[in-house]
Amino acid sequence: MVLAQLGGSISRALQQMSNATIIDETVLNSCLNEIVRALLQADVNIRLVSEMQKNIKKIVNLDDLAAGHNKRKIIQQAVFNELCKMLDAGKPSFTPKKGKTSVVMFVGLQGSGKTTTCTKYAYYHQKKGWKPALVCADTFRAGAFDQLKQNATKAKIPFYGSYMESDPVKIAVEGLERFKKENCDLIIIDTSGRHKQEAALFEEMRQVSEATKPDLIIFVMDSSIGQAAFDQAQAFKQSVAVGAVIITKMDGHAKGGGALSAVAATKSPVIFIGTGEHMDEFEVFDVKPFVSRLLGMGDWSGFMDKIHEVVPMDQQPELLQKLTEGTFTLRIMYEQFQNILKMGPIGQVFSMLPGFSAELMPKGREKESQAKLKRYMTMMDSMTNEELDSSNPKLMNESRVMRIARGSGRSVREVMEMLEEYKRLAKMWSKMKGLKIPKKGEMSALSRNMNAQHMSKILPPQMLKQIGGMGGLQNLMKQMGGSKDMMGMFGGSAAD
Ligand SMILES: Nc1nc2c(ncn2[C@@H]2O[C@H](COP(=O)(O)OP(=O)(O)OP(=O)(O)O)[C@@H](O)[C@H]2O)c(=O)[nH]1
Repeated sequence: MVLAQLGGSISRALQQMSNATIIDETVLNSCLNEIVRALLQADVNIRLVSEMQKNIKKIVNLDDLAAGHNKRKIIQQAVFNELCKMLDAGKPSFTPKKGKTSVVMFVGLQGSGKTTTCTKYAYYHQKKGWKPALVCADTFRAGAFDQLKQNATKAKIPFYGSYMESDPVKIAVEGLERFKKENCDLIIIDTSGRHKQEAALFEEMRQVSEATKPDLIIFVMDSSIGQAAFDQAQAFKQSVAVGAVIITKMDGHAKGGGALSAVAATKSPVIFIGTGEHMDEFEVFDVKPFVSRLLGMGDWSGFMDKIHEVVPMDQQPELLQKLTEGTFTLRIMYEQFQNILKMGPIGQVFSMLPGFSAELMPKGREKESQAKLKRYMTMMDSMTNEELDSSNPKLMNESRVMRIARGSGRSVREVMEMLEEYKRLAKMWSKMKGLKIPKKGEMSALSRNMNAQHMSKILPPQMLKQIGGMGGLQNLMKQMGGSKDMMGMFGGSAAD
């Protein structure tokens, strides 16, 4: 996504400014102009950008900069705070409660991804133990019901709709009554879209909303909408009580900044973003970790949460213990690959590490990396238990390598390559020996235990170079380590 480049451009502007020997008004202005240009290029609303520029100038004190304080950090923090402010609606949206019936209505223009998002939203909650249900009140687009039905069937979510009935209000009310009787706790109503904002669309939305009295109305917006986003979002908000926003297609080439400006227009928070066409390409949106990732500052809690999310609870202590003991077997590597593949796009996971904006892991390369992991796993499928559980590299003699190559339909060279990768990872983990990996909710422990030495050993050399070598890494770690937790750093005093 183009939004990722925004972080890169801002970081470059900050770097240029920090390189200047004397920071005066001219240097500061030129840095801010660069940042403004980057934000406008990402399609962030013009009014918001100029407001942000004014605010940063008010906050950043030239005397502080001249006194030799960490200039980069002061301005970075001001930019961070302002971006967060822009994306923060000030109050959380209504949050449905499991076990208690909630009605959520989806609105948006045609093609925004509304129908797909309704199912993603239902599926997300279903995985967490909810009983969701989908109602198709889109009678405007032929095929809308079929699409919802298909998606819902795939995800095993109950649905309601009609090929014959043309009154969306009637369908919405019928669906609602039925699923209330069936004790569904999250009833999701998909409404019609139109190609553009039209009086008929808004009238229909109002009627469905009046008849079903939803607890929450979610406005779905395509991230490629650009500068028009602000006005579009405002028009929807004026017609119905929009309470939250979901931005779709954040995986594409869209600039994204425009859609993010919708928060200011609707005064409602973005709660999820869509990152692909598949059901699980859907992420909870949190302002601070998002901005942090955008600016390449990393998101430790997100990273660790991902680990806690994908590694089954009962396997976590055992796996983490094995990893930190330094006994890294091929079986552990296999399990790790499985976890990485479950984590979703590798770039997404990497972007949660400090210093890695999504820009560093281009989309094309992610697919390549995933295919490689799958290839390695096929080869490991042809290994015996003894081979998988051994940490003795000498065990893998020529005849064993040839047998594995034959069994997996791969070349000897490829098996050797996989074993090399294993050795590299085993070496890396042996250096991590003794690292205390925190339990869920103990992120600060990781910051304390993980030092730059540890980090530098697990990073691919090329990436370490991109962060600015050991020095750059130490700076990043210092920023993290000196604070109560990762996010505390941004809330604290700028001059510390
Ligand atoms: N890449 C990508 N594609 C998406 C995402 N969300 C939806 N889409 C695609 O966008 C297209 C339009 O999505 P729909 O769900 O049909 O759109 P809609 O807003 O419901 O359209 P109407 O029902 O006509 O109002 C489909 O091809 C979806 O697969 C996303 O997050 N990423």
